[in-house]
Amino acid sequence: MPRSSCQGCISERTGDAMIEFRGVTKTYPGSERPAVENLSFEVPEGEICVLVGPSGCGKTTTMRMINRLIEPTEGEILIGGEPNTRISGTELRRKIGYAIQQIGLFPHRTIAENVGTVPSLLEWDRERIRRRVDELLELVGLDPAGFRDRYPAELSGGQQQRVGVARALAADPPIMLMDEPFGAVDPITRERLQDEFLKIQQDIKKTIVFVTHDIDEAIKLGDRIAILKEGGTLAQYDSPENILTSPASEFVASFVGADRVLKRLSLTRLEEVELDPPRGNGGLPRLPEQASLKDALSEMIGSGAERVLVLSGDGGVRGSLSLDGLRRLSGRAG
Ligand SMILES: Nc1ncnc2c1ncn2[C@@H]1O[C@H](COP(=O)(O)OP(=O)(O)OP(=O)(O)O)[C@@H](O)[C@H]1O
Repeated sequence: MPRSSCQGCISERTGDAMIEFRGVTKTYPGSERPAVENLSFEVPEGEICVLVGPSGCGKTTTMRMINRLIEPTEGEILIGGEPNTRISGTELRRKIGYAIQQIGLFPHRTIAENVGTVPSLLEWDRERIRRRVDELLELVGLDPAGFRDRYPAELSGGQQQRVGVARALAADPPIMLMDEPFGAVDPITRERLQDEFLKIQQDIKKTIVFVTHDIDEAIKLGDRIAILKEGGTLAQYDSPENILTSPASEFVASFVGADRVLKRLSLTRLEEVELDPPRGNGGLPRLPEQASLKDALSEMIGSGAERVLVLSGDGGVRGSLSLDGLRRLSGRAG
């Protein structure tokens, strides 16, 4: 494909792998050991790939090579089937949304100006930018009328994170890179931001590479998880289910943690399992079918009941699940 037409190829492509690492190694100048070594993996279009691993294992380096903030020493990265070196780093970064933990909002610009940064660089007209900014603020749960003219310092940490995500989405890039975007907020806000993020992703279906230290966050958000180990090599690249049920090595098993049966339970919803017929009396705890097996276990432990009733969307009782049934399911999961 000629160089000039590659700009469009990023957004027009509807193939399988949106991002592909081919034998990528990065050795920083003056370092003896590579920060990232011989990485090869593919991120399919529309999926969330989470990079996770201990501190210093090369997560940020890996992510920043995608938008050429860092250049590999060896190997190549394809985007939409084309090497990412086909267009300039600046051009590439305009097409790839980037949200980081430090948020990086411009302190002396309003929220609207911050969110509109890339559209105004792309010289969209003012009305189009205004509409887009309002749409994005709504998308991330901030009332445009209340927030567009405020300054970053007037927002809470969680609100600033949302603005960071809105800004990364502004030019509707097909790819988003997110480096611990929810890292700097308290656990409750973090969980809410994760839930909102998953809901937004259902609509926008971006190809997302997401960096985190937190394996629970990786399991919750990832369609696929790349577990890196020290020296920047790939320990496992797989679905959360497979990482929990079949860790490829001792390193992965210990990184995922001894409580991986519980984590597996949190991935399975009651509506996905075979239930017993409704049993017992009306005093049993009731859970909606969207609740997870882990929720059911917590409910049993909290109430002392060995069975819960599962409600369907219309509030009727769909069936029941016993502690023994749950044990059998978790045995299968473990
Ligand atoms: N600009 C740089 N020059 C030299 N070495 C670097 C540079 N940036 C990172 N490194 C080294 O490369 C390795 C990987 O760093 P990187 O930031 O990619 O890891 P990380 O997994 O994102 O870490 P953390 O989870 O602590 O943020 C580390 O050993 C780090 O010290």
